[in-house]
Amino acid sequence: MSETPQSADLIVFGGTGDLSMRKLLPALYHCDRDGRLAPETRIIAMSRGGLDDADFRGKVDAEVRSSVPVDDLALWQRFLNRLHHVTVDIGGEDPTGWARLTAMLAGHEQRDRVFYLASPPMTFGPFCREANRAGLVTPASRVVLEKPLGRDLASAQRINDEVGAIFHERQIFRIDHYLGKETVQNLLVLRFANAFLEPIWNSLWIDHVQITAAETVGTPGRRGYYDHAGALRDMVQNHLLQLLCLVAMEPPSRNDRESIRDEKVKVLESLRPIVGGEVDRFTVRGQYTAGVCGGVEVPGYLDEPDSTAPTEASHRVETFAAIRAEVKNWRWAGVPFYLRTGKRMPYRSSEIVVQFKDVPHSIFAGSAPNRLVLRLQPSEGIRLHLMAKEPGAGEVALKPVPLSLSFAETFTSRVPDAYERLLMDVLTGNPTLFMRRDEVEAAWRWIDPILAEWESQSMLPEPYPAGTAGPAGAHELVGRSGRAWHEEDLA
Ligand SMILES: NC(=O)C1=CN([C@@H]2O[C@H](COP(=O)(O)OP(=O)(O)OC[C@H]3O[C@@H](n4cnc5c(N)ncnc54)[C@H](OP(=O)(O)O)[C@@H]3O)[C@@H](O)[C@H]2O)C=CC1
Ligand SMILES: O=C1O[C@H](COP(=O)(O)O)[C@@H](O)[C@H](O)[C@H]1O
Repeated sequence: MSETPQSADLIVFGGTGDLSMRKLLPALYHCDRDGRLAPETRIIAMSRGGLDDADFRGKVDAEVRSSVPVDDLALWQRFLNRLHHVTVDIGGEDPTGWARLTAMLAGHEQRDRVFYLASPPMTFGPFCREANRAGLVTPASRVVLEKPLGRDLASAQRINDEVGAIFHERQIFRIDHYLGKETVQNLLVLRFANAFLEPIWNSLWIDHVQITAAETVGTPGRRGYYDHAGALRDMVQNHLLQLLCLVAMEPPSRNDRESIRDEKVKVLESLRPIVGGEVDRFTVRGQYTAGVCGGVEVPGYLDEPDSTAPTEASHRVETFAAIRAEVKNWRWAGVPFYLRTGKRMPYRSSEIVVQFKDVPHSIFAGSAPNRLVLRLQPSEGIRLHLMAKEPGAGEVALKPVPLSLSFAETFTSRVPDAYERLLMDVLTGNPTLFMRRDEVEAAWRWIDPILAEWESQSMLPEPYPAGTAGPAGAHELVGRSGRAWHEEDLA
């Protein structure tokens, strides 16, 4: 493992898709602008799109340039010059794309070679087989697998087997970009580098935990992917469960990848299964209808512009999911973990709220329990809501006041995007923030019965107007125990 990447060929399969355009290419540009890509490094996009290098550079210039700071045109041009495009149809008959890629890579076997699979999961196995058949997989090459890995446990195991037949586990980087977010890593520091939290980080002191990933975006142009994914596979199985693991895990004995992964797996295995009739009690699914989001009128999920018309699957897919989860172990017995994610919510905000229990006996009127809020986005930070006395004479009046740490204000260095950090980790061969096979499979094992129950029901997801905080059922899920979602922390 080296710290500064050497020259590399980064082959992005699905290099023209939404993920590449919105996240990977902007992140790579930032890395390049900061001088973190070696001069010879090439970024080779693959898709069925029939583009040549000039077309692809033009597409990136048109679609990515406005989303990144281009203060020096020479640097932007240097970045564009690194880009190439190869047309390949996985499973297709035409071998010319593979032949072109083989020719491009010939003579560059000494470079780091990374295959980044930013494509639907069912293409992962066939891609690895075809790349291997073309003789492109070297012992030093790495493969990055985007989430969600599969559609359920069985398909995840199959994909892991197929990829594992070509690549050794140490060459496989299963990405979950939430693990590259600054606050997520800070959560580990907060928990395990500060003495005061650990004694109260348990069911004696904590009432419940809320984990929310709310987005204002909808799914225009993503029907092909989203109809077959839905919020549970797209966000809960990976991002939200990873956050839950980091909140709930036991202190690892060392800060190394295996110790942390071992503890995360134990949490996933302690999740109380939600099966059969319990699914309706502990989960809620919704789909957005037309509404107003960020002051703009937007269509419902079924009317989003797309190259394909809605199908039966479009009517059934959830764009919102909420779950009341429980970690069945000594530390967390009886503490609900509420998970929630949705598209077209009123705000773009991802947060973990740890709500403590109220004081055992209050001598003041108006006291409220403390809350620790870990904000992942839009701006990253940590807030602790404490009770304080309002200044003034007379009767003591209580007021909740936030003790806030904003990373942007406290630390002057730019906070890198999650993908920047993770791409650099792949290029330097550091797997710490990536998922192990058993982690991914343990997450599916818990998700599968929920999916199975939802899929067996004739009932459609509960509608919610775009721009609102999800369907009524989501509020009932929390409200049944006399609690409420902390919208005030998110807005
Ligand atoms: N979008 C996002 O914000 C995020 C997405 N992801 C994951 O990334 C993956 C891709 O998502 P997204 O970018 O949104 O999807 P898109 O549908 O926008 O892009 C898919 C890409 O894969 C290519 N592709 C698909 N099938 C084939 C094939 N048979 N042969 C060659 N190329 C193919 C497409 O190009 P073409 O159709 O021209 O061949 C396109 O470049 C998914 O697994 C998703 O879960 C993960 C995190 C965030
Ligand atoms: O993995 C995914 O994440 C994005 C949200 O990422 P964020 O960093 O902006 O919170 C989501 O839009 C997409 O549907 C999903 O595939």
